[in-house]
Amino acid sequence: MSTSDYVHSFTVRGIYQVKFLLGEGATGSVWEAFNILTGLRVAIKTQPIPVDPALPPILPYEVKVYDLLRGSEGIPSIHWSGIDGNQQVMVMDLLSPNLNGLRRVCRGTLSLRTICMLAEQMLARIQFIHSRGIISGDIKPHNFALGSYDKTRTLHLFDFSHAQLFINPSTGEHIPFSTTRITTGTIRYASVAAHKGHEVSRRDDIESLLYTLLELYHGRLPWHNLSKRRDGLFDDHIAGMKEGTEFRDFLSRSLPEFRSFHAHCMSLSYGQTPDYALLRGLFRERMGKEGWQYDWIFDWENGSSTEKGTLVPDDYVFDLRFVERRALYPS
Ligand SMILES: Nc1ncnc2c1ncn2[C@@H]1O[C@H](COP(=O)(O)OP(=O)(O)OP(=O)(O)O)[C@@H](O)[C@H]1O
Repeated sequence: MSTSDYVHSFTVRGIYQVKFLLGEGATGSVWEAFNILTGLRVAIKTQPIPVDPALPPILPYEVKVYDLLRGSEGIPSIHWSGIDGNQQVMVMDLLSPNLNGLRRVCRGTLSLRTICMLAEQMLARIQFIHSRGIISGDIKPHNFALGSYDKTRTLHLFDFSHAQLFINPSTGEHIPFSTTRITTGTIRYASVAAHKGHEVSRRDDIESLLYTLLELYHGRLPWHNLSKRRDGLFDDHIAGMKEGTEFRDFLSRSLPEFRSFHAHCMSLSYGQTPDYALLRGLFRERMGKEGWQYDWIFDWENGSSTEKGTLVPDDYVFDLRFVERRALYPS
Protein backbone atom coordinates (compact mmCIF):
# COMPACT_ATOMS: atom_id res chain seq x y z
CA MET A 1 0.00 0.00 0.00
CA SER A 2 1.49 3.34 -0.97
CA THR A 3 1.38 6.46 1.18
CA SER A 4 -1.02 8.03 -1.32
CA ASP A 5 -3.71 5.67 -0.03
CA TYR A 6 -3.69 7.52 3.26
CA VAL A 7 -4.09 11.08 2.02
CA HIS A 8 -7.64 10.64 0.72
CA SER A 9 -9.98 12.33 3.12
CA PHE A 10 -13.58 13.01 2.37
CA THR A 11 -16.95 12.69 3.99
CA VAL A 12 -20.06 11.01 2.68
CA ARG A 13 -23.32 12.86 3.36
CA GLY A 14 -21.39 14.92 5.93
CA ILE A 15 -21.77 12.00 8.36
CA TYR A 16 -19.22 9.39 7.37
CA GLN A 17 -15.58 10.43 7.60
CA VAL A 18 -13.40 8.30 5.34
CA LYS A 19 -10.16 7.13 6.92
CA PHE A 20 -8.34 5.08 4.30
CA LEU A 21 -8.66 2.84 1.27
CA LEU A 22 -9.39 -0.78 2.16
CA GLY A 23 -9.24 -2.20 -1.32
CA GLU A 24 -10.12 -1.79 -4.93
CA GLY A 25 -12.03 -4.17 -7.13
CA ALA A 26 -13.29 -4.23 -10.66
CA THR A 27 -16.46 -2.37 -9.72
CA GLY A 28 -15.30 0.22 -7.24
CA SER A 29 -13.19 1.33 -4.29
CA VAL A 30 -13.87 0.34 -0.71
CA TRP A 31 -12.95 2.66 2.15
CA GLU A 32 -12.95 2.38 5.90
CA ALA A 33 -14.86 5.25 7.49
CA PHE A 34 -16.63 6.13 10.71
CA ASN A 35 -19.90 7.81 11.56
CA ILE A 36 -18.91 11.12 13.14
CA LEU A 37 -22.08 11.16 15.26
CA THR A 38 -21.85 7.66 16.69
CA GLY A 39 -18.24 6.61 16.07
CA LEU A 40 -19.45 3.42 14.36
CA ARG A 41 -16.83 2.09 11.93
CA VAL A 42 -18.22 1.20 8.51
CA ALA A 43 -17.05 0.31 5.01
CA ILE A 44 -18.01 2.51 2.09
CA LYS A 45 -18.01 1.29 -1.48
CA THR A 46 -17.84 4.04 -4.09
CA GLN A 47 -18.10 4.00 -7.82
CA PRO A 48 -17.96 7.01 -10.14
CA ILE A 49 -21.29 7.61 -11.90
CA PRO A 50 -20.76 6.31 -15.46
CA VAL A 51 -20.16 9.19 -17.89
CA ASP A 52 -22.14 7.31 -20.53
CA PRO A 53 -25.75 7.08 -19.26
CA ALA A 54 -26.22 3.94 -21.38
CA LEU A 55 -23.77 2.03 -19.17
CA PRO A 56 -25.56 0.01 -16.49
CA PRO A 57 -24.86 1.23 -12.93
CA ILE A 58 -23.38 -1.73 -11.05
CA LEU A 59 -23.44 -0.45 -7.48
CA PRO A 60 -27.22 0.24 -7.35
CA TYR A 61 -27.68 -3.29 -8.72
CA GLU A 62 -25.58 -4.69 -5.87
CA VAL A 63 -27.61 -2.64 -3.37
CA LYS A 64 -30.78 -4.30 -4.72
CA VAL A 65 -29.26 -7.74 -4.19
CA TYR A 66 -28.33 -6.84 -0.58
CA ASP A 67 -31.92 -5.69 -0.16
CA LEU A 68 -33.19 -9.14 -1.12
CA LEU A 69 -30.76 -10.73 1.37
CA ARG A 70 -31.41 -8.26 4.17
CA GLY A 71 -31.47 -9.30 7.80
CA SER A 72 -29.65 -12.60 7.60
CA GLU A 73 -26.69 -13.69 9.65
CA GLY A 74 -23.48 -13.48 7.66
CA ILE A 75 -24.67 -10.96 5.08
CA PRO A 76 -23.39 -7.40 5.70
CA SER A 77 -26.10 -4.80 6.41
CA ILE A 78 -26.37 -1.74 4.22
CA HIS A 79 -26.61 1.48 6.28
CA TRP A 80 -27.18 3.88 3.41
CA SER A 81 -26.93 3.94 -0.35
CA GLY A 82 -27.39 6.62 -2.97
CA ILE A 83 -25.54 9.35 -4.82
CA ASP A 84 -23.09 11.63 -3.06
CA GLY A 85 -21.33 14.18 -5.28
CA ASN A 86 -20.34 12.36 -8.45
CA GLN A 87 -20.19 8.93 -6.84
CA GLN A 88 -22.56 6.05 -6.33
CA VAL A 89 -22.14 5.10 -2.69
CA MET A 90 -22.99 2.14 -0.49
CA VAL A 91 -22.33 2.36 3.27
CA MET A 92 -22.15 -1.10 4.83
CA ASP A 93 -20.99 -3.11 7.84
CA LEU A 94 -17.24 -3.12 8.17
CA LEU A 95 -15.77 -6.59 7.74
CA SER A 96 -12.42 -8.04 8.75
CA PRO A 97 -9.79 -8.93 6.13
CA ASN A 98 -11.02 -11.48 3.60
CA LEU A 99 -10.00 -15.15 3.56
CA ASN A 100 -7.45 -14.63 0.81
CA GLY A 101 -5.54 -12.17 2.98
CA LEU A 102 -5.85 -14.42 6.03
CA ARG A 103 -4.53 -17.44 4.14
CA ARG A 104 -1.45 -15.42 3.24
CA VAL A 105 -0.95 -14.40 6.86
CA CYS A 106 -1.00 -18.11 7.75
CA ARG A 107 1.93 -18.78 5.43
CA GLY A 108 -0.26 -19.71 2.48
CA THR A 109 -2.36 -22.60 3.75
CA LEU A 110 -5.03 -23.19 6.37
CA SER A 111 -5.32 -26.21 8.63
CA LEU A 112 -7.98 -28.85 8.07
CA ARG A 113 -9.68 -27.84 11.33
CA THR A 114 -10.04 -24.25 10.13
CA ILE A 115 -11.21 -25.49 6.70
CA CYS A 116 -13.92 -27.64 8.33
CA MET A 117 -15.17 -24.70 10.41
CA LEU A 118 -15.12 -22.36 7.41
CA ALA A 119 -16.92 -24.90 5.21
CA GLU A 120 -19.75 -25.11 7.75
CA GLN A 121 -20.39 -21.37 7.56
CA MET A 122 -19.68 -21.00 3.83
CA LEU A 123 -22.24 -23.66 2.99
CA ALA A 124 -24.78 -22.01 5.28
CA ARG A 125 -24.30 -18.64 3.54
CA ILE A 126 -24.55 -20.13 0.07
CA GLN A 127 -27.60 -22.18 1.00
CA PHE A 128 -29.21 -19.02 2.38
CA ILE A 129 -28.68 -16.88 -0.72
CA HIS A 130 -29.91 -19.77 -2.87
CA SER A 131 -33.02 -19.98 -0.68
CA ARG A 132 -33.70 -16.36 -1.66
CA GLY A 133 -33.45 -17.23 -5.36
CA ILE A 134 -29.98 -15.70 -5.80
CA ILE A 135 -26.70 -17.13 -7.00
CA SER A 136 -23.45 -15.36 -6.19
CA GLY A 137 -21.67 -16.02 -9.49
CA ASP A 138 -18.36 -15.15 -7.80
CA ILE A 139 -17.66 -17.51 -4.91
CA LYS A 140 -13.97 -17.15 -3.97
CA PRO A 141 -11.81 -16.64 -0.85
CA HIS A 142 -11.79 -12.86 -1.44
CA ASN A 143 -15.56 -12.68 -0.98
CA PHE A 144 -15.73 -14.22 2.49
CA ALA A 145 -14.71 -12.32 5.63
CA LEU A 146 -15.42 -12.39 9.33
CA GLY A 147 -17.40 -9.49 10.75
CA SER A 148 -16.36 -6.82 13.22
CA TYR A 149 -17.66 -5.75 16.67
CA ASP A 150 -19.81 -8.63 18.01
CA LYS A 151 -19.60 -10.58 14.73
CA THR A 152 -15.97 -11.65 14.70
CA ARG A 153 -16.96 -15.33 14.74
CA THR A 154 -19.43 -14.97 11.88
CA LEU A 155 -18.21 -15.54 8.36
CA HIS A 156 -19.82 -13.12 5.92
CA LEU A 157 -20.42 -13.53 2.22
CA PHE A 158 -20.19 -10.23 0.35
CA ASP A 159 -19.60 -8.65 -3.07
CA PHE A 160 -22.74 -9.36 -5.06
CA SER A 161 -21.77 -7.46 -8.19
CA HIS A 162 -21.98 -10.71 -10.21
CA ALA A 163 -25.05 -12.07 -8.45
CA GLN A 164 -28.17 -12.97 -10.35
CA LEU A 165 -31.65 -14.34 -9.79
CA PHE A 166 -32.03 -17.95 -10.84
CA ILE A 167 -35.76 -17.90 -10.21
CA ASN A 168 -37.89 -15.71 -12.45
CA PRO A 169 -39.88 -13.63 -9.91
CA SER A 170 -42.93 -13.36 -12.16
CA THR A 171 -43.27 -17.06 -12.97
CA GLY A 172 -41.51 -18.60 -9.94
CA GLU A 173 -39.66 -20.87 -12.36
CA HIS A 174 -35.96 -21.57 -12.73
CA ILE A 175 -34.35 -19.55 -15.51
CA PRO A 176 -34.00 -21.69 -18.62
CA PHE A 177 -30.74 -23.31 -19.62
CA SER A 178 -28.78 -21.60 -22.38
CA THR A 179 -25.30 -21.83 -23.84
CA THR A 180 -24.67 -18.27 -24.96
CA ARG A 181 -23.57 -16.69 -21.73
CA ILE A 182 -20.38 -14.64 -21.42
CA THR A 183 -18.15 -16.03 -18.66
CA THR A 184 -18.24 -13.67 -15.68
CA GLY A 185 -16.89 -13.95 -12.14
CA THR A 186 -13.28 -14.96 -11.50
CA ILE A 187 -11.67 -17.46 -13.87
CA ARG A 188 -9.59 -19.20 -11.20
CA TYR A 189 -12.74 -20.34 -9.36
CA ALA A 190 -15.21 -20.51 -12.27
CA SER A 191 -17.10 -23.76 -12.81
CA VAL A 192 -16.50 -25.81 -15.93
CA ALA A 193 -20.02 -24.95 -17.13
CA ALA A 194 -19.33 -21.21 -16.65
CA HIS A 195 -16.15 -21.59 -18.75
CA LYS A 196 -18.24 -23.13 -21.51
CA GLY A 197 -20.65 -20.18 -21.52
CA HIS A 198 -23.49 -22.22 -20.04
CA GLU A 199 -26.07 -20.40 -17.98
CA VAL A 200 -25.03 -20.72 -14.33
CA SER A 201 -27.15 -22.15 -11.54
CA ARG A 202 -26.70 -23.20 -7.92
CA ARG A 203 -24.33 -26.04 -8.81
CA ASP A 204 -21.82 -23.52 -10.18
CA ASP A 205 -21.59 -21.67 -6.83
CA ILE A 206 -20.96 -25.04 -5.19
CA GLU A 207 -18.24 -25.98 -7.67
CA SER A 208 -16.57 -22.58 -7.09
CA LEU A 209 -16.75 -23.29 -3.37
CA LEU A 210 -14.82 -26.53 -3.93
CA TYR A 211 -12.02 -24.64 -5.72
CA THR A 212 -12.10 -22.04 -2.93
CA LEU A 213 -11.69 -24.64 -0.19
CA LEU A 214 -9.00 -26.50 -2.12
CA GLU A 215 -6.99 -23.33 -2.55
CA LEU A 216 -7.34 -22.38 1.12
CA TYR A 217 -6.17 -25.86 2.14
CA HIS A 218 -3.41 -26.51 -0.43
CA GLY A 219 -2.33 -22.90 -1.01
CA ARG A 220 -2.76 -23.05 -4.77
CA LEU A 221 -4.74 -24.71 -7.50
CA PRO A 222 -3.06 -26.53 -10.42
CA TRP A 223 -3.98 -23.63 -12.77
CA HIS A 224 -2.72 -20.95 -10.36
CA ASN A 225 -0.08 -19.39 -12.63
CA LEU A 226 -2.23 -19.51 -15.76
CA SER A 227 -5.10 -17.75 -13.96
CA LYS A 228 -2.89 -14.75 -13.12
CA ARG A 229 -3.02 -13.70 -16.78
CA ARG A 230 -5.59 -10.97 -17.30
CA ASP A 231 -5.78 -11.27 -21.09
CA GLY A 232 -7.84 -14.48 -21.01
CA LEU A 233 -5.26 -16.26 -23.18
CA PHE A 234 -5.29 -19.39 -21.04
CA ASP A 235 -8.97 -19.48 -20.05
CA ASP A 236 -9.73 -22.46 -22.30
CA HIS A 237 -6.64 -24.23 -21.07
CA ILE A 238 -7.76 -23.69 -17.45
CA ALA A 239 -11.20 -25.10 -18.32
CA GLY A 240 -9.48 -28.15 -19.82
CA MET A 241 -7.39 -28.59 -16.68
CA LYS A 242 -10.48 -28.51 -14.47
CA GLU A 243 -11.93 -31.42 -16.45
CA GLY A 244 -8.68 -33.22 -17.12
CA THR A 245 -6.28 -35.68 -15.52
CA GLU A 246 -4.16 -32.99 -13.86
CA PHE A 247 -7.02 -31.97 -11.58
CA ARG A 248 -8.07 -35.58 -11.02
CA ASP A 249 -4.48 -36.37 -9.92
CA PHE A 250 -4.49 -33.32 -7.67
CA LEU A 251 -7.74 -34.53 -6.08
CA SER A 252 -6.41 -38.05 -5.69
CA ARG A 253 -3.55 -36.65 -3.61
CA SER A 254 -5.98 -34.49 -1.62
CA LEU A 255 -8.48 -35.35 1.11
CA PRO A 256 -11.36 -37.82 0.71
CA GLU A 257 -13.74 -35.01 1.75
CA PHE A 258 -12.76 -32.99 -1.31
CA ARG A 259 -13.10 -36.01 -3.59
CA SER A 260 -16.63 -36.63 -2.32
CA PHE A 261 -17.39 -32.91 -2.68
CA HIS A 262 -16.17 -33.01 -6.27
CA ALA A 263 -18.22 -36.14 -7.02
CA HIS A 264 -21.33 -34.35 -5.75
CA CYS A 265 -20.60 -31.29 -7.92
CA MET A 266 -20.22 -33.50 -10.98
CA SER A 267 -23.50 -35.29 -10.22
CA LEU A 268 -25.57 -32.09 -10.16
CA SER A 269 -27.57 -31.18 -13.20
CA TYR A 270 -28.51 -27.64 -14.22
CA GLY A 271 -31.25 -26.36 -11.93
CA GLN A 272 -30.84 -29.16 -9.39
CA THR A 273 -30.74 -28.21 -5.69
CA PRO A 274 -27.33 -29.07 -4.21
CA ASP A 275 -27.35 -31.40 -1.21
CA TYR A 276 -25.99 -28.85 1.26
CA ALA A 277 -26.47 -31.23 4.20
CA LEU A 278 -24.43 -33.94 2.51
CA LEU A 279 -21.58 -31.49 1.89
CA ARG A 280 -21.72 -30.09 5.44
CA GLY A 281 -21.76 -33.67 6.72
CA LEU A 282 -18.39 -34.41 5.08
CA PHE A 283 -16.67 -31.76 7.21
CA ARG A 284 -18.74 -32.40 10.33
CA GLU A 285 -17.80 -36.06 10.20
CA ARG A 286 -14.11 -35.17 9.96
CA MET A 287 -14.43 -32.77 12.90
CA GLY A 288 -16.06 -35.56 14.91
CA LYS A 289 -13.45 -38.17 13.92
CA GLU A 290 -10.60 -35.89 14.92
CA GLY A 291 -12.32 -34.88 18.16
CA TRP A 292 -12.26 -31.20 17.18
CA GLN A 293 -14.74 -28.71 18.62
CA TYR A 294 -16.50 -25.96 16.69
CA ASP A 295 -14.97 -23.21 18.83
CA TRP A 296 -14.56 -20.84 15.86
CA ILE A 297 -10.96 -20.12 16.78
CA PHE A 298 -9.26 -20.03 13.41
CA ASP A 299 -5.59 -20.49 12.47
CA TRP A 300 -4.86 -16.76 12.17
CA GLU A 301 -5.91 -16.17 15.78
CA ASN A 302 -3.93 -19.04 17.12
CA GLY A 303 -0.66 -18.90 15.19
CA SER A 304 1.50 -19.82 18.16
CA SER A 305 -0.09 -23.25 18.50
CA THR A 306 0.31 -24.29 14.88
CA GLU A 307 3.61 -25.65 13.66
CA LYS A 308 4.10 -23.07 10.93
CA GLY A 309 2.65 -20.11 12.85
CA THR A 310 1.44 -17.00 11.09
CA LEU A 311 3.49 -14.35 9.33
CA VAL A 312 2.54 -11.79 11.93
CA PRO A 313 4.68 -11.38 15.05
CA ASP A 314 2.64 -11.27 18.28
CA ASP A 315 3.41 -7.64 18.99
CA TYR A 316 2.51 -6.49 15.50
CA VAL A 317 -0.60 -4.39 14.98
CA PHE A 318 -2.94 -6.74 13.12
CA ASP A 319 -3.46 -4.72 9.98
CA LEU A 320 -4.01 -6.78 6.86
CA ARG A 321 -4.49 -3.96 4.41
CA PHE A 322 -0.82 -4.40 3.59
CA VAL A 323 -1.32 -8.03 2.74
CA GLU A 324 -4.48 -7.53 0.77
CA ARG A 325 -3.07 -5.06 -1.73
CA ARG A 326 -0.57 -7.69 -2.85
CA ALA A 327 -3.31 -10.31 -2.87
CA LEU A 328 -5.33 -8.29 -5.36
CA TYR A 329 -2.40 -7.90 -7.72
CA PRO A 330 -0.43 -11.09 -7.24
CA SER A 331 3.03 -11.23 -8.71
N1 LIG B 1 -17.62 -4.34 4.01
C1 LIG B 1 -16.31 -4.43 3.84
N2 LIG B 1 -15.47 -4.33 4.90
C2 LIG B 1 -14.13 -4.43 4.73
N3 LIG B 1 -13.53 -4.64 3.55
C3 LIG B 1 -14.32 -4.75 2.46
C4 LIG B 1 -15.74 -4.65 2.55
N4 LIG B 1 -16.25 -4.80 1.29
C5 LIG B 1 -15.20 -4.99 0.48
N5 LIG B 1 -14.04 -4.95 1.16
C6 LIG B 1 -12.69 -5.11 0.59
O1 LIG B 1 -12.54 -4.20 -0.49
C7 LIG B 1 -11.95 -4.84 -1.63
C8 LIG B 1 -12.84 -4.72 -2.86
O2 LIG B 1 -14.15 -5.14 -2.53
P1 LIG B 1 -15.18 -5.83 -3.49
O3 LIG B 1 -14.72 -7.23 -3.74
O4 LIG B 1 -16.54 -5.70 -2.93
O5 LIG B 1 -15.07 -4.96 -4.79
P2 LIG B 1 -15.40 -5.35 -6.27
O6 LIG B 1 -15.12 -4.14 -7.10
O7 LIG B 1 -16.81 -5.86 -6.36
O8 LIG B 1 -14.39 -6.52 -6.53
P3 LIG B 1 -14.30 -7.64 -7.62
O9 LIG B 1 -13.19 -7.21 -8.51
O10 LIG B 1 -13.95 -8.87 -6.82
O11 LIG B 1 -15.64 -7.77 -8.28
C9 LIG B 1 -11.65 -6.26 -1.18
O12 LIG B 1 -10.33 -6.31 -0.72
C10 LIG B 1 -12.58 -6.49 -0.02
O13 LIG B 1 -12.04 -7.43 0.90
